[in-house]
Amino acid sequence: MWSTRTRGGKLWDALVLSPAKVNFHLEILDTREDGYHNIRSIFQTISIFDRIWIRSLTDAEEDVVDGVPATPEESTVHRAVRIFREATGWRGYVHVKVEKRIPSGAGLGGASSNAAAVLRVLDTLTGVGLGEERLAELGLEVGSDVPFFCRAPAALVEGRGEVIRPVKPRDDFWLLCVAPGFPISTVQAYALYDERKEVVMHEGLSPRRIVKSYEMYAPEKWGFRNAFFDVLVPRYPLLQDIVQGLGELGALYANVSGSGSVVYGVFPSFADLVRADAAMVRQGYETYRAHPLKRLPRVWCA
Ligand SMILES: C[C@](O)(CO)[C@H](O)COP(=O)(O)OP(=O)(O)OC[C@H]1O[C@@H](n2ccc(N)nc2=O)[C@H](O)[C@@H]1O
Ligand SMILES: Nc1ncnc2c1ncn2[C@@H]1O[C@H](COP(=O)(O)OP(=O)(O)OP(=O)(O)O)[C@@H](O)[C@H]1O
Repeated sequence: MWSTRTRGGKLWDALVLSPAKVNFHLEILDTREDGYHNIRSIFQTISIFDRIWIRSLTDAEEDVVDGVPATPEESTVHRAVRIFREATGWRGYVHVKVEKRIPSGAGLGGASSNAAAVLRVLDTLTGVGLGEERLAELGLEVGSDVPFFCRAPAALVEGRGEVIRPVKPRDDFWLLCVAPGFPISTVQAYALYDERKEVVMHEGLSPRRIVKSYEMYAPEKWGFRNAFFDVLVPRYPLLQDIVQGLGELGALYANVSGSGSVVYGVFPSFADLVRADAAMVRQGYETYRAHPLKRLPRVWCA
């Protein structure tokens, strides 16, 4: 029997869904002294999920993690558990099993979402109770997108990724995410941006305008852009083709998510989504249907 109650100091077994995100609008403002970039972007969680089981271990001296496509040093799951232990003095070890559905190198934030999900489970189930703001601070040590996933289903995100202003999630459209068949590394995308930014710089939108557009306007009136798009297209022209294809299939708005490589289209109804999906699949693309989330998934424990 699964419930959402905490287990205090006892042994526990938990399940949490770890959602993907898309970026609606993404400006890169400048390069920071620490080498990262300041960004301004609307992040929205969506209904593509990795599934994560976490079980507390007795008499263990290390964590066991299955299903993460990365080494223990790179894995955001290992790092999140380690950082939680260091920050709280909690002494337990865990067995984590990740069932991946979110594609990698896609700009959908899968690795970051996994870290936030693990932090949320540990905070709830160990009874430590740091709360979402402190968890977001810890999450930033794992990656720039982690604080968002600790805090809100949708937000205006600024700074390196740590300045989170929750916004009203939308629930009046559907999303078709199209994988072009190759991953793009975030490091490489920011490096490409730095090489070519003079050529492709656009005027930005004020935070107020971005939030108002997202919360209140129809997608075809958003006027949003993604700063990565113009620097990625010369190297990956297929991204432009997919955006154009989604537009021809009735998308109200289409763009790359984050630093790519997934391109999404926003559709007004489920019927439009299904039609567009069938057309993209006929062209040989891998696709994912999704809708925006109104709340972060809850932590279930047994
Ligand atoms: C492209 C976005 O996904 C937008 O949502 C994020 O900005 C990337 O966030 P992320 O994948 O969590 O990135 P991190 O794992 O923190 O950093 C990977 C690399 O991306 C670059 N990076 C990342 C975030 C940021 N605000 N500025 C950067 O320059 C840095 O080179 C960094 O070494
Ligand atoms: N928990 C994890 N899940 C998936 N990949 C992970 C994980 N931890 C570390 N990685 C490594 O990090 C890389 C990037 O992760 P992922 O593909 O989820 O991010 P992304 O698609 O670039 O998203 P974004 O740029 O929006 O954060 C992966 O290719 C993989 O090598």
